[in-house]
Amino acid sequence: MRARHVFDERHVGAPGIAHGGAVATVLDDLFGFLLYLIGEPAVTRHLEVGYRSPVLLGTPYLLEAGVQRREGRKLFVRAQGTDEGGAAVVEASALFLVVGLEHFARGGGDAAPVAP
Ligand SMILES: CCCCCCCC(=O)SCCNC(=O)CCNC(=O)[C@H](O)C(C)(C)COP(=O)(O)OP(=O)(O)OC[C@H]1O[C@@H](n2cnc3c(N)ncnc32)[C@H](O)[C@@H]1OP(=O)(O)O
Repeated sequence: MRARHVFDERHVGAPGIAHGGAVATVLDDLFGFLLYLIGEPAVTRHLEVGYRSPVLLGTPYLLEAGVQRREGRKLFVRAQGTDEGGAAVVEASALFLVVGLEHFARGGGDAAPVAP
């Protein structure tokens, strides 16, 4: 899956640079959307982010994510963010666990995820 993302002042860490937590949030959400697209309700069990270069505000980045492998209910996913010159600035890997819809009911909301 591919997405284009631009961080802005809401995500600032050091001046002009995105906060690492904001970058991790976007990558985690990218994985969530990937698994939504392939129709697997799954949640993050483990997330690792490698910050290679500062992620700049107001700069478009290409984000690419895919499923690396599956072991039963465990989905191992990977993602990379590159700048317009093709240089990798951030990478992430994560373990998602497929869960039943009852998992989401624990939050007390009524917005259970819907398969695409
Ligand atoms: C569909 C829309 C969803 C969008 C989601 C977007 C992303 C999110 O924000 S999700 C929110 C954040 N995540 C959460 O809230 C999840 C909280 N955690 C949980 O609810 C539970 O830990 C849950 C359901 C994931 C798993 O619980 P549980 O079933 O007890 O499994 P648990 O024992 O913790 O581990 C599962 C397996 O992962 C393995 N594992 C854990 N960490 C690692 C790791 N780093 N590397 C490899 N394997 C690992 C364990 O060894 C275990 O393996 P096995 O089943 O073979 O013994």
